[in-house]
Amino acid sequence: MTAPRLWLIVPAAGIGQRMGAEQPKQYLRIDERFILDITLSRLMDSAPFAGCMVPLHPADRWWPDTEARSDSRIQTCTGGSERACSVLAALRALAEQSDDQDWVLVHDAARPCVHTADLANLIDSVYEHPVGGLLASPVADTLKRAGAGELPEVESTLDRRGLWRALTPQMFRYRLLVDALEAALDAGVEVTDESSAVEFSGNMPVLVEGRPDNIKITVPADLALANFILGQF
Ligand SMILES: Nc1ccn([C@@H]2O[C@H](COP(=O)(O)OP(=O)(O)OP(=O)(O)O)[C@@H](O)[C@H]2O)c(=O)n1
Ligand SMILES: C[C@](O)(CO)[C@H](O)COP(=O)(O)O
Repeated sequence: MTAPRLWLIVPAAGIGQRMGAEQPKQYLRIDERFILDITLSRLMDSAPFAGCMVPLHPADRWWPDTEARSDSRIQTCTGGSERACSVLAALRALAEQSDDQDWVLVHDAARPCVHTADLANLIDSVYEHPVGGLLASPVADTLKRAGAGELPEVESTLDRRGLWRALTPQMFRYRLLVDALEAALDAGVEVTDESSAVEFSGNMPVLVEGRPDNIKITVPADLALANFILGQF
């Protein structure tokens, strides 16, 4: 029996509404490189991936100008209206190339600061696990729940013990992830990460502690922070 292969999916079909830039945030530049290229190059050089699938927005016009387009290990497909739909589209695009027991790592294009050591630790920690897992960071701030009023006023303070922030990559076996995403989306469940779909299917993914500077570039202030973090590598 052949060893399970590793596949990478980097969802890049978002429009970056919260960033409010003229182009989708994965196509903003840091040190003159597309954020998408930074993310892909960091990951593809960090583990023996069998290949990578990048779901793109149907109206994406920047991909032809990326470095990644000339990497034969990287394929593209059309993403969907939500992140989970884009990930499922990428999984389906890999159907003929992958086996049910292959591992799939899903990593946001908008997270270029991921450390290769964290990626290696996730793979090592999860590889023999029956479900899979994700990089995550224990919550370090006190968390408040806002009330329903016009002003965001404090309704309650959450007990942060046992609370983690989900990061990416998130790593699951091909068939388990496809079935979990299809079931969750069919049930109308809000799926904001792969783990929530796997949890909906009744499984408990492993939390693997990752660096909190593996930030997701979401709003304008994140750009300067990502620039600084990448400068530390
Ligand atoms: N329909 C979508 C939505 C998001 N993503 C990708 O999922 C990652 C994380 O999503 P998010 O940070 O929410 O990106 P956007 O959806 O672009 O941001 P916004 O919600 O501000 O529009 C990003 O790399 C984004 O490109 C995707 O592939 N397909
Ligand atoms: C997948 C994720 O990055 C884990 O924290 C997050 O759920 C993505 O959320 P977004 O609203 O699609 O950015």
